[in-house]
Amino acid sequence: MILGRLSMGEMIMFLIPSSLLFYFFFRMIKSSKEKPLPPGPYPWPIVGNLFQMRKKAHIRLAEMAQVHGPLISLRLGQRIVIVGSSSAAASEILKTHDHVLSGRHVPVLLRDKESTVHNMNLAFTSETGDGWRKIRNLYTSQIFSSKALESRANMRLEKVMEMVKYIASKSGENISIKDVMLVTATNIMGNISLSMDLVDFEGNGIGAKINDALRRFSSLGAQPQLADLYPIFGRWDIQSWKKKFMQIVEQELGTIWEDILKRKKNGRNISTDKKDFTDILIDKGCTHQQVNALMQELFSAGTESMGSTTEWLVAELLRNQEIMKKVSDEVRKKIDGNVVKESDLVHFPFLEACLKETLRLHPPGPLLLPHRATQTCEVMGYTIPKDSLILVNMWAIGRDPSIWDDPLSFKPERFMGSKLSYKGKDFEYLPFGAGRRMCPGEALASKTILTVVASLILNFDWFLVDNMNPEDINMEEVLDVAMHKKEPLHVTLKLREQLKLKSWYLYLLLKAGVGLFSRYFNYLGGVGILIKVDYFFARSMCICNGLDNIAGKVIREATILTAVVEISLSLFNFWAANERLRLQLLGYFNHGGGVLLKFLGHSQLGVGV
Ligand code: HEM
Repeated sequence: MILGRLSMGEMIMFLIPSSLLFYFFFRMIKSSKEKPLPPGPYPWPIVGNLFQMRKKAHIRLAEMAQVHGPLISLRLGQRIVIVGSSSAAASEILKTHDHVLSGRHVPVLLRDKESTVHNMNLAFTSETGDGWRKIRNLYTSQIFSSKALESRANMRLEKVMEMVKYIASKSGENISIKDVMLVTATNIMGNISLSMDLVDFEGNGIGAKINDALRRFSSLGAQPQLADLYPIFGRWDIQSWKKKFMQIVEQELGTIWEDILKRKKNGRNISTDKKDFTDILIDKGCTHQQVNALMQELFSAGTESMGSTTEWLVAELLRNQEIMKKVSDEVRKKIDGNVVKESDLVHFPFLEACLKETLRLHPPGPLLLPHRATQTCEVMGYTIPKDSLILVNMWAIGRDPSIWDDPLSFKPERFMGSKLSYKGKDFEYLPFGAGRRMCPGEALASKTILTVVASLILNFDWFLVDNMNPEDINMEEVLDVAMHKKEPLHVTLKLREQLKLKSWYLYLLLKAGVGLFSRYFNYLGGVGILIKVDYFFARSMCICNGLDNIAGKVIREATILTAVVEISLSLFNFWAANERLRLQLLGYFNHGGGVLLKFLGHSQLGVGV
């Protein structure tokens, strides 16, 4: 009634304040129900907590967690960042709420209208939807499943033995462990995806260019971008980094992949050769752009992580001589010869414990890769707003004194007999992450690193350069895209004397045996055995000098053949005790090398020791 008597102006004057009142009233009720953001340091206007951060973000965030608790929130510019720093927080993020927190924060550098990386590979696909699942399944079936890994075990062994051969040729000289490992990892990835080696140990080959471009690509990607902190600047490339970045992605790397693919296409018969990963991608109708994006991902995710983990592991073993001795005993007692196969790794539980301990102290991804909340959700009683950036501080969890006894010491024994694995099931130990976004390369990486380190232990004695004291190894770390050693580790690997001597002793022993045998029975059988011994000797020398396995194999086959010839000759000799027949037989059996053998047969030279 009263409203009916009011004029239009009076009605507006009444409605505006009352609707505002209602609005604030309902907001108050709603916000009293809504949980707060996780606690954290006070954010300053505009900049938020930017000035409280430093270069080693994992260390600074661990310090903040000490003050504010295991789940904290920060504001970096306009962006909300949530950090979990305990195993309980990791389990909430990567297991309980994995379905909404497994989005990816895609840095502006990678976002482009014409997608070249973003949403074309696994790591930088923003949501774990169908497109992401398809790529993940393709990766698993073609590269990372047990069957796919098994089918390429020989190729990996060949690459590891090429590394052993190269280091043997540099026996006694200084080498950088990481550089050597990067070559091996690059060629392993090259053979998986393109059926070819891409670089040699002297740094020649297209792989060197790829690694250089990836290094620049990663170091640009690791710089804080204004537009990531203030989305309002997203339209402009104020720092001109995006232009530089796209130049590396499209012009440098893009051209390299295109060239390799063209060369590969011209150089092989796809219908008969075994298909590699790029063949499968092309068969599946992937565009060249997508092939490029996946190649970039495989090489950048696979090479640096394996290189730096191997370097940390070697550095820890050199610093801890007692542990080194235990690992050496484990490996050297078990393996006869110079080759470690992946199937031998089950016999090296202590070496595996050393790798686990290395990844606990020096995880290449100390904060995993940044996740993104695809919806607002509630974690541990706090609100996580949509599009917040989510980090899990693996580095802090790996050093948490409530989980690990004496957490800063390198003690691989803690993993012996423990069920802790890096398979993403134990939230106190997650060097490869967990849940949907867990690293798919875990098995490939662990097998390769363990085979490499076991082979280096088996074939070489390790020394620090310039008689450096092991305690003086600089273990300082740097975090850009991955965490790596600040100072490269240079070591001197000397071919093991024992291996050299062992083959000499065996050679002499066998020759002595042959001498005796031939005196008592007949000289011709002795000649045959002598050849066998010489083959054995040649093979041992191959081993000692790190010559590839194939050379060893050929020599082994030849040895077996000679043994057959030699036994036949001996049998004939018992029967044909006359000199003329013997010489005739010599002619039959040793057609090619007949002259030499006749000479040996007549003169009886070389039969005794
Ligand atoms: C020691 C070696 C390695 C370590 C410690 C490692 C660790 C990690 C970590 C922590 C993540 C992020 C997980 C997350 O965001 O929750 C990741 C993701 C990934 N890694 Fe690895 N990685 C290693 C080797 C490899 C290798 C050899 C490959 C491939 C050849 C690979 C391919 C990937 C890919 C494609 C992703 C993205 C997965 C996704 O977003 O769905 N990694 N890795």
